[in-house]
Amino acid sequence: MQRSVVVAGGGISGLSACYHLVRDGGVSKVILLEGSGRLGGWMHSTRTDDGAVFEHGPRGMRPAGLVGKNTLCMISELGLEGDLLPVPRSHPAAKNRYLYVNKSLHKMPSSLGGVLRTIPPFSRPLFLCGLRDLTAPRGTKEDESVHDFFSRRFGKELADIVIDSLCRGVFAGDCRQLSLRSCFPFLYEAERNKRSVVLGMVSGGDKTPQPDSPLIQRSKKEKWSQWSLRGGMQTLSDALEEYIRGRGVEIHKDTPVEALERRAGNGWQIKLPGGSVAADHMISAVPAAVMSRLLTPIAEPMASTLREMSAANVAVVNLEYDGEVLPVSGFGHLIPSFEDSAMLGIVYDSLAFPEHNRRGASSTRLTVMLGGAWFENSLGDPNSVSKEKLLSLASAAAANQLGVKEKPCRAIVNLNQDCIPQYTLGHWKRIDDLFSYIRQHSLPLSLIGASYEGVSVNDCIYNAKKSVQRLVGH
Ligand SMILES: Cc1cc2nc3c(=O)[nH]c(=O)nc-3n(C[C@H](O)[C@H](O)[C@H](O)COP(=O)(O)OP(=O)(O)OC[C@H]3O[C@@H](n4cnc5c(N)ncnc54)[C@H](O)[C@@H]3O)c2cc1C
Ligand SMILES: C=Cc1c2[nH]c(c1C)Cc1[nH]c(c(CCC(=O)O)c1C)Cc1[nH]c(c(C)c1CCC(=O)O)Cc1[nH]c(c(C)c1C=C)C2
Repeated sequence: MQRSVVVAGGGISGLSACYHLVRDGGVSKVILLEGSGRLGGWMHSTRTDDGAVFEHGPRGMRPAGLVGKNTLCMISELGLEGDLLPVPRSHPAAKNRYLYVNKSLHKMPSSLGGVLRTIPPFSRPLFLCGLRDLTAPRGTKEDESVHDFFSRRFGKELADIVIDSLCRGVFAGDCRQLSLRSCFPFLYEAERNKRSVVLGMVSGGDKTPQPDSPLIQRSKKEKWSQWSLRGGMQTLSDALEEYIRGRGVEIHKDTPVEALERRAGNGWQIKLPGGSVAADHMISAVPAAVMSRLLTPIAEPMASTLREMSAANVAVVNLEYDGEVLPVSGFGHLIPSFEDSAMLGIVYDSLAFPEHNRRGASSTRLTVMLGGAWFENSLGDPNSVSKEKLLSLASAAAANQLGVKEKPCRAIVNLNQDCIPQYTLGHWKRIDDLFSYIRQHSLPLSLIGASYEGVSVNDCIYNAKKSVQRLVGH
């Protein structure tokens, strides 16, 4: 049995690790060390006095697949079912996603008819891209960029427009730099095992045993495409905080881990501002860049691998307007990098989650996201760009791209520095090297968090659970 475990970092990954440590048993003491004054990390919702909710980080969760179902089990266990806000697949916010190309909005096809015809901004029917995939030879490289993979299998136009935008809308990243093998492992496997992505999809996805529960059954029956929570996604991190506090986890906020030392025998002496704490095992849920500093010089090969792992800055501008001002109905739109590299996309929050609108008079909430992998080149040094400039760019994007010319009645600007890890080419090898080093040197250390094996909240929760299970020997 592990006696004491320190979890460093109180984002959704660290909170989920604490949750499993106390729920599944096997340890005698759990200490959570969080560098900032609040738990939740990028999971951050502002709740205003008039009842509106603004998300500065994640805003929607997918219920499907192993990781999605796993989160739904956690929701039930935390007693949050009554707070769920599901969006069914038939809802416009699930069906309609747009691309802003050549200065106008184009709805992405969501039916067979849409892929059989030539629809702008494409120069030919999209089903032809699927035919190309069926006949293209299997790739032979250990890894390749997401753009190269899609150009090879589906054609350059699809890669330049759709895949470029998709990678901006999930990783805030450049598909020419991102690794196919790490960002879309199921596509990498589909090509390897079935020779074609289309055949891989048709022959069925994940064969791993899936969890089941009444809530999972409900999500299937009601055909949910995504969900959020009353009070925003932060309701989940708030509930986890309450749960772990109630079960004896020692929570220290404003307590950044400053340095690590190996203890004689085994375990760690963890240096904190004004003191230190001892632990038999440490679960690191801090970003890779932070961990690289902590492992210098005690595990230099790991530190140097971690230094190669980068993350993108994203400016998140929440805008609220009086009345219903949107010309279209849907989830939002993405902007490919060739159209405007600084502007990633706009989420139409009030359409997916009207429950998060203010009480009383009608309103529209939008979130404009800027920067990502293009931040420095298009917006400059993140430490000196002004909030006024970001607000003015975001308002101009809403005006020019959506025709929303009114002045927003409320705006919140956040510059999320290094918020989305970039799984660039060779990421899989870096992960392999890190985990091998830990094994070979029997380090009492687990690495979890968005930096490694999936950036979605569902991935973070699932990987934290797996890591705890490995630690306590379940
Ligand atoms: C704008 C944006 C939109 C997103 N949208 C979605 C979405 O719609 N759906 C989805 O599934 N995912 C989304 N994501 C991704 C997802 O929110 C994140 O990947 C996830 O929240 C990361 O959680 P984490 O706990 O691994 O890391 P973090 O949230 O980064 O937590 C790490 C914690 O470590 C703390 N820390 C740092 N240094 C130290 C130290 N030295 N000592 C102690 N603590 C330290 C930090 O303060 C932080 O609290 C989005 C992310 C962003 C930024
Ligand atoms: C414009 C920038 C961004 C938008 N959302 C994110 C960024 C960087 C971050 C993000 N969005 C999603 C995830 C989780 C991925 C997962 O595996 O679940 C993250 C980290 C969800 C998501 N958003 C879009 C897609 C295609 C996905 C994948 C899951 C799904 O299909 O639902 C598209 C999208 N994101 C943004 C907009 C404006 C947009 C499309 C219209 C904002």
